[in-house]
Amino acid sequence: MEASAGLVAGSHNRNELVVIRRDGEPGARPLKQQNRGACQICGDDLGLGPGGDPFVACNECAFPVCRDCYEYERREGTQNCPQCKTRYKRLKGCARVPGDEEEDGADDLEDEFNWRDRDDSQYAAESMLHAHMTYGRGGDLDGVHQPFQPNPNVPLLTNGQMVDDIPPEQHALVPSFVGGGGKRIHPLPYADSNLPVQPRSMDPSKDIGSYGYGSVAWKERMESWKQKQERLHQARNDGGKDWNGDGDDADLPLMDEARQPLSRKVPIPSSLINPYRMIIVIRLVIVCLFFHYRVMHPVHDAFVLWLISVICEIWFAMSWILDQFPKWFPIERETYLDRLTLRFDKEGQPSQLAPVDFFVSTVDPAKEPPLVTANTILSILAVDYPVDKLSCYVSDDGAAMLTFEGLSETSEFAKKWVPFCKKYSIEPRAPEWYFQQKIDYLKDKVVPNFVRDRRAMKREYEEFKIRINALVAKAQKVPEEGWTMQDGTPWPGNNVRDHPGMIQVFLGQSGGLDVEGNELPRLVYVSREKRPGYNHHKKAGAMNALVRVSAVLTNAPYMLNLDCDHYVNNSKAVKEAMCFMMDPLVGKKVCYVQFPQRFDSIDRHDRYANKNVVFFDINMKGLDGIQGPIYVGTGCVFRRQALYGYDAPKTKKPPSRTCNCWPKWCVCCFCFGNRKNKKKVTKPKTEKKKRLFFKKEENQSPAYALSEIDEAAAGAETQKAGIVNQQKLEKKFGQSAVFVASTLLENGGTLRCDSPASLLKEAIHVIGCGYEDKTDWGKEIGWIYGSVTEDILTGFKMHCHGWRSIYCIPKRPAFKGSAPLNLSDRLNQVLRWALGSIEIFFSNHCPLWYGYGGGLKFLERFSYINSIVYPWTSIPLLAYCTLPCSKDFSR
Ligand SMILES: O=c1ccn([C@@H]2O[C@H](COP(=O)(O)OP(=O)(O)O[C@H]3O[C@H](CO)[C@@H](O)[C@H](O)[C@H]3O)[C@@H](O)[C@H]2O)c(=O)[nH]1
Ligand SMILES: [Mn+2]
Ligand SMILES: [Zn+2]
Ligand SMILES: [Zn+2]
Repeated sequence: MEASAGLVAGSHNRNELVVIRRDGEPGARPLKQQNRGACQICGDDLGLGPGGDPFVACNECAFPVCRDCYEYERREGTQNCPQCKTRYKRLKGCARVPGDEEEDGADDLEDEFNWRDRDDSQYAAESMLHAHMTYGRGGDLDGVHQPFQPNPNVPLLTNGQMVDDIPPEQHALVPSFVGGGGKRIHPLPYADSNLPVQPRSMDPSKDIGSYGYGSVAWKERMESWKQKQERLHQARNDGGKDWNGDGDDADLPLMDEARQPLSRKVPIPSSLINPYRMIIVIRLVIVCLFFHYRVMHPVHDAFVLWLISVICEIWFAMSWILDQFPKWFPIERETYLDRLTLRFDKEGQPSQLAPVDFFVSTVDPAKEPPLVTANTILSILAVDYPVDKLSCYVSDDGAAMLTFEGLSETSEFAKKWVPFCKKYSIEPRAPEWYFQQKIDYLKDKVVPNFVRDRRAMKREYEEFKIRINALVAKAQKVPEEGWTMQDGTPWPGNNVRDHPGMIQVFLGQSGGLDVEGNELPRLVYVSREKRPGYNHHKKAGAMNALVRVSAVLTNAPYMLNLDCDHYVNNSKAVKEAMCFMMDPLVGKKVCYVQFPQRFDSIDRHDRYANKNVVFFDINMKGLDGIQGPIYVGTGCVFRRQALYGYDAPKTKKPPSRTCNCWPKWCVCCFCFGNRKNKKKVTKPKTEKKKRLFFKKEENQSPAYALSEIDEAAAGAETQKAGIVNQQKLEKKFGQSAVFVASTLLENGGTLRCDSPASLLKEAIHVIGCGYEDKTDWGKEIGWIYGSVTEDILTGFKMHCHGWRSIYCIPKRPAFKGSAPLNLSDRLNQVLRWALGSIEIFFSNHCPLWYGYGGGLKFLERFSYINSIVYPWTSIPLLAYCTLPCSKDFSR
């Protein structure tokens, strides 16, 4: 059989594989010498088969694959021939894989060991790795034959050294060194710049060109853009026309591609949406007719029952209306990443993209497996964005040493993982999910060495998993005296409810480079202080702590918030968001860009309705046509200034019809004619009302506030005004001069006069329990407290301040998460959400009553009301369903 099989030579074009039979079929092209015997997957030599003939993996098409690749494919890959997709059969002398039939002869075993060029011990180690490929919590180490050896170069946390001037009760696990001598954890990475304020985007000293430009697609786009420019130039010269912009319309867009909008609204065709609108109207009419009938025909024999049923029906009708009307103007959006690149991220120039701080929240490593969190963090560190503009803050509300050590391991593994991701532009960049994909070698094998590197990386990842699983296994049993770090000091977080704040910076500028010598994003571990008697406000409290720490350390103007079980599935997600945030026209009023929540491993029928298709693909698009989607707690990019409780900047509208009438939109007044005269008329009363409600004067963003000071108080007065202003701000933001100063930098950046040690001290200060006392945190600023569904409240507050949000649905889902996959978890979640809504209903932030006269649009309010009152529907529903049939009573 083998002897008759053909040989295949791959031409240089990988789509053009020429099959040549050994029997010299006419028309067969002669083999190119250099290709003879080259494996089409890894490029290695094919080697010889058992009979001394070249090795043949596929008996059907004889696609040239070397023995290593073939075995790997059978063991861990698709198990099919990459070309003809026939399932590989077990060949003489090759290792067995599970699923092999037993029909082969007994001589196979013997062959196998003659054949292996790897030795047995290597094979044993390999199978040990495979024993640990399970995803999730560890503890499955029983099967390991070899005792687990921690990597000597990857020491576990061990030794939080204190910063000199921080009192021992405020542990800052700052620069630590490992007992083994390897430098591991590094002090805060700050450049020694003397400039007082230096937005990071302006720092030219960094080699920013090293990342993100390697991709073939990008180069091609750049190339085609250059060509277009050249053609344009040519056309201009040839035509000799005056190019003032109103010349040739067809070529005009090419000229300033970079100045075009970064995104576009794609209206849903009216032919598609109008039928739905029609149905809404028809139903509305029917509902009205129905109520007319119901009210006109009371059942006197059972009046109470009739009344109850009518009340229930009215409730259902109301909630239907609340649900339908915000769907009236759905829109979709399109982004132009290439224009973003042309405008802000040109090759050979320092990138102008804005810095972004990532926030990840974790609580309990027992419920949120450290491997899942590690995957999330790896996907963040590998995001396609200039590294010096990224930082990742991880909040650990459980103060778990396991989380800390997991993070330490993750930062070490990231040094290998991140360069691999960027080199080959793989997706997704969460290794667990990446390696679950089977690759198609004919399609994906773009770069030489890719296959080999991928395989090596897979092995590295499996070793990383073993290390994480070992940590998890070790953490199962808490020692009596609590956890101890390697230097013998007790872990500060041993008492979860009473421990000091902890911060540790990994990676970053001075935190060690990746294996290719490039910088990595900063990774910061934060566990805020916990004391009995202080309400920690769950996730909202954790996020606010991160807002402050990040303001002190990096102060990026944008932040991206993810739950620990939501990884970045599309490495360009941040850039997608920047297409809105950094747009000079659209961006200024955008408080956040929300991405839809998507989930992995949901069964085909979506048994527990995790996907929420109607919500994420219909309601949210509808809201985007009004004032923007609701914030759903994860997968959202925020503008920092919007979280500080400021009003949205006012757009200067062209002077419109103003009159003294009230309300302002009064149509019957006759001020059309003398519009010009009325222009200078004082502001209408509504304006005054708004001011009363929102205290507008105090709510302007710092840029306005500062300019006001400048104008009001020149010279010596400035200082006084400054002090007063500072006091006001400290009352609002809390007693941290560094933090307050950071809020005034609208475009981010930090005041670099402070040393890293003093900055860390400040960072520890702002995550203290008492910091938020008597401030606006959680009331007006940051994530809003008062509900377990803090996300609804937080978004609602921003919309009330007149901001708009954006719904962004990239083709490749931006983030993916894990949803509760069993009934009890899911019911628990739904119950928690319902209770959260009830909490908001009874709070002073209830959308039924709150925020009139502010910036909240009418239909947007409808939607918020709907999301708050829906749990009440259960009561009329229960009543309606248990009402006896009217037939029995009307007699
Ligand atoms: O004290 C706490 C409690 C929770 N979390 C974090 O909050 C996130 C969400 O908690 P989870 O228990 O997973 O709630 P879910 O119902 O799955 O989350 C959805 O609903 C929440 C409330 O509406 C939103 O905050 C989430 O973003 C959204 O994914 C997780 O990352 C947790 O680590 C904390 O940081 N501290
Ligand atoms: Mn969750
Ligand atoms: Zn090969
Ligand atoms: Zn084949």
